[in-house]
Amino acid sequence: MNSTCLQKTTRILNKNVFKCFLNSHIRNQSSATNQSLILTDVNDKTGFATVAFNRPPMSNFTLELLQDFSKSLDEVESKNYKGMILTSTSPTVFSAGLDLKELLNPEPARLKALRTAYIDCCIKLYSSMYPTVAAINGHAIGGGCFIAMACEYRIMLPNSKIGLNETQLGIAIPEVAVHATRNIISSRDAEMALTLGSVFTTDEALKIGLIDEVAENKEDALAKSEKFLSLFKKIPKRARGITKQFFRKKVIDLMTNNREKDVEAFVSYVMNPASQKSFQAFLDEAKNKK
Ligand SMILES: CC/C=C\C/C=C\C/C=C\C/C=C/C(=O)SCCNC(=O)CCNC(=O)[C@H](O)C(C)(C)COP(=O)(O)OP(=O)(O)OC[C@H]1O[C@@H](n2cnc3c(N)ncnc32)[C@H](O)[C@@H]1OP(=O)(O)O
Repeated sequence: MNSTCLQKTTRILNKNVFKCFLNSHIRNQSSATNQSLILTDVNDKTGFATVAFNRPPMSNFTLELLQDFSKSLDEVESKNYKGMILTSTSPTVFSAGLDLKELLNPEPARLKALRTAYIDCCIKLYSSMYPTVAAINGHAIGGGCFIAMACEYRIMLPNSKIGLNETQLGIAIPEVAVHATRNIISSRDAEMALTLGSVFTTDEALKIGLIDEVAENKEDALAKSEKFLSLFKKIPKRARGITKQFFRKKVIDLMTNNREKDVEAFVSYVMNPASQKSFQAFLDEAKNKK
């Protein structure tokens, strides 16, 4: 086989592997985790990129995943793709947020790097010039919920849970998250949700406007996502992007200008003995459930 033919075959194989993951036919999870932590597939016809967290079963964020995600977001912007659908390859989870094992007895330098990488991703996503939609193919908790909130539109599967549960874990929500939440749901609902650390069912999230649509299954979520992105097909990219950024300016500025303060505050909440106890309690409880 000559090298061009080999490259083409490899591309087709990679594409098929990706489709297989997207359809959630993951039979061998250990082989799935050997793949890249982020999978990107581009539809040549529409120009839309589908970016998927590939860390089953919980799609929870490690430093390495966030660093790879940050690079993928750069790629979507620099390659001028027409829009991005964000999802995961896990069968029932969009993302369970930060990996609690990263937060338990952490090495401070790595914890700082984790938070910095997370903020980078949020800034890139929140301010992207291309349109974004989250195809929330299952639970979206904590940092996973906020990443979905940074997209412009949210489509979620039934019987799933979504919410910013940080206060339950002893982590104060940063001011920026208050404004970002108020950009989506009412101020009243936002205050209740963030102070309680509420986690909503799909139906409850739809009712308060935290998500925009419910899809029957993942395929339907991806189809609905394409439909949303297609709305902008004829709108000039620059005009659209700048207008979007005006609506999001306060949040973008807070994220950008408060980066160091935010990292310090986050490290101090995470290192707090009460928070450490709550991370351990969650992990123990999940183990004891079995
Ligand atoms: C400037 C900054 C900008 C914005 C900031 C704005 C907002 C704040 C944003 C970031 C801060 C982020 C903080 C976090 O993300 S903290 C983590 C939040 N996540 C959680 O509290 C855990 C969430 N998980 C769950 O609720 C459930 O697991 C879930 C509903 C996803 C699934 O439930 P299910 O019953 O199906 O599974 P479980 O039995 O609960 O779990 C199975 C298995 O998975 C492990 N697990 C689950 N989640 C995590 C996690 N996040 N990290 C590590 N491990 C996790 C669980 O322990 C079980 O493991 P095992 O017992 O070994 O099988």
